[in-house]
Amino acid sequence: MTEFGFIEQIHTRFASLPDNGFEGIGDDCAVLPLGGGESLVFTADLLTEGVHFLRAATTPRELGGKSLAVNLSDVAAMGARPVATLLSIALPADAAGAWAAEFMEGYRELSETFGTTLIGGDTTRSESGITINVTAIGRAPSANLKRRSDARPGDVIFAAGELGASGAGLRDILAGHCDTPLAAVHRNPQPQVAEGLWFGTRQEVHAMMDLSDGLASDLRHILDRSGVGAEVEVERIPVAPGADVRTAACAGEDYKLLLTAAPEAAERLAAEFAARFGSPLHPIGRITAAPGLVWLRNGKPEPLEWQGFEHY
Ligand SMILES: Nc1ncnc2c1ncn2[C@@H]1O[C@H](COP(=O)(O)OP(=O)(O)OP(=O)(O)O)[C@@H](O)[C@H]1O
Ligand SMILES: Cc1ncc(C[n+]2csc(CCOP(=O)(O)O)c2C)c(N)n1
Ligand SMILES: [Mg+2]
Repeated sequence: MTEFGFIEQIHTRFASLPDNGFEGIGDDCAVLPLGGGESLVFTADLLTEGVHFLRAATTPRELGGKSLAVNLSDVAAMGARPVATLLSIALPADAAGAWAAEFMEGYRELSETFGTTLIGGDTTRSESGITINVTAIGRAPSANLKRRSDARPGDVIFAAGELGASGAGLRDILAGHCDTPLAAVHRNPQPQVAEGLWFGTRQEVHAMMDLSDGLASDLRHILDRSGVGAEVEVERIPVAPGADVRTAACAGEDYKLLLTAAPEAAERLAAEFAARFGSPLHPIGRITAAPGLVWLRNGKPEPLEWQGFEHY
């Protein structure tokens, strides 16, 4: 079974149960309208030793920051402001002392940076490696929420930053070079919280998500949920220095925002983004009515078998 096949099975299994007012499985966050035009959003992300990180290749402080960052990125992807988190952590006995204290310092530092508070969680001993689960809660005016399901044919597709640095950094780490600048990028993702909030206020932004598994699979989630297709110009994918285009499209963990916007407003959106954030918004293609993801090189379709990260 594939990761996404399993999620689909879970979704189907619970479809007949009452939703209790929640918009559930399928987006970066679940949504609970509060009334008064406000909503809460909820997301959970797990990091487990050997799959998400190597203990010898990260400081506990960095891992504390990354555990929080990947969750804040999912809140940002909804156009919401992260407000609080819960942290559940399973630690082997040899990581329960100084390692855990440093981990918490990294988690606290990033919480302070983004104005979130830690409101609970759980702590247990582990017999096999470190596992960390974070639940993040965000808040937004309901009208600002951006979903994966709102892309429309003709929309311009944007990436809100360069891609591939994290994947290139992981390559360094797996080769035993943990002290390169790219390896540091991999261990210290910066969630686009201010950017996500700003996109939330822009009516011309239709669909949004964060890039965790890689453009090649993440964009497909927008396409599937919106019932549309896309053409992506390979030459326009913003490749971070030190990475290559395939890494940029497939390796994942860049935690940059991916969004679609109305074509008539796209140029102005990009100009205002650049003026506000001091970095470009990269147009990489467009949404089509015909289903499927088509990679274009020199304007011609190219049959690339590119895939993002999948757990199974
Ligand atoms: N075990 C699970 N039970 C219920 N829902 C799940 C489970 N695993 C994933 N989901 C839901 O499935 C959807 C897709 O999950 P996915 O993990 O791909 O999203 P994501 O959190 O944006 O990505 P990433 O984990 O790479 O950050 C989300 O709405 C998520 O909440
Ligand atoms: C040791 C080691 N091996 C591989 C990877 C790569 N990796 C793990 S999970 C993931 C996608 C996002 O995670 P998720 O979908 O679980 O949120 C990626 C790209 C890594 N970081 N460390
Ligand atoms: Mg996400």
